[in-house]
Amino acid sequence: MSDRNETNIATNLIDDVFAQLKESGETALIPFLTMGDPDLETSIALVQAAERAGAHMIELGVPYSDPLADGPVIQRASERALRNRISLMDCIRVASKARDRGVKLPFILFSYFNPAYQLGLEKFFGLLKINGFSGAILPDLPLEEDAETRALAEAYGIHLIPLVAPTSEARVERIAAKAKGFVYCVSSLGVTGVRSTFHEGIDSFLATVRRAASVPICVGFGISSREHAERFAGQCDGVIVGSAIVRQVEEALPLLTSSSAEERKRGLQAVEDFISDLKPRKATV
Ligand SMILES: O=P(O)(O)OC[C@@H](O)[C@@H](O)c1c[nH]c2ccccc12
Repeated sequence: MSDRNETNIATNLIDDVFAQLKESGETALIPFLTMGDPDLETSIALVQAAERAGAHMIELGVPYSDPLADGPVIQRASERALRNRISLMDCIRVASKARDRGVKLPFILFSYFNPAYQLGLEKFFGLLKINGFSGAILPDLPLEEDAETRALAEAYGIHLIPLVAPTSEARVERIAAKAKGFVYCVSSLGVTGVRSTFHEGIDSFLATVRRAASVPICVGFGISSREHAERFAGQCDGVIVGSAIVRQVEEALPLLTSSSAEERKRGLQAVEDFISDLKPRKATV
């Protein structure tokens, strides 16, 4: 693959956006969407809607048959997408198609490890680079594959974003110290899904990650409202919202799949308005 970024002098859009947000004192809003739910064309339109809503980056989720870390909302979205036979390549191409439509957001590919491993990790990161991605999240990346995978990602200018959870205190320093892009702090134990409360030790956990990391830290899992986003804004550099947005897509499906262009537009607007209402008003510290 000729796109290996040997010199690595090119900046990474994720770093650029966090630098801008530090200047403006804003917290990053990072939506997650399941690609191909309900179809690829709608996914591209939803990426455009997320940018209009004020998202700062976006996680493009690859639907997977065995989404062990996902709650029912994202599981259903994956099932809908897989019924359309959405492939990893289809998801990767959403980024380049969205770029062709003028979307400027940094793209982060979210995939379980197996699809990337089956494709071949070097080919995977090379394709991410060619298609305009800045980062990748592989939540179940086996530790023994971690070093090689991280080296490959960086060779193609892709930040492989690590996850840390409140249970991984001992590993937090080691993971955070070598992190690129940002550290994904999981707010609660268990699977993805809207929550009303977060892990009781979340505040001290975030303080630990903040001390150990030399890159921004972002919080995900369970965030579903502006109040949630603002609760974390003072302790982190960004919030990730998945299930709450994917649920809005699910509720808008009758409109998003309508034969009427006007109804499809209303469906996209409903999701855009929901994302816009998530934006925290408070600044980061
Ligand atoms: O859905 P939530 O609770 O808002 O959490 C974000 C999450 O959707 C997204 O980052 C994600 C989707 N699937 C995952 C699996 C593991 C870790 C993270 C994820």
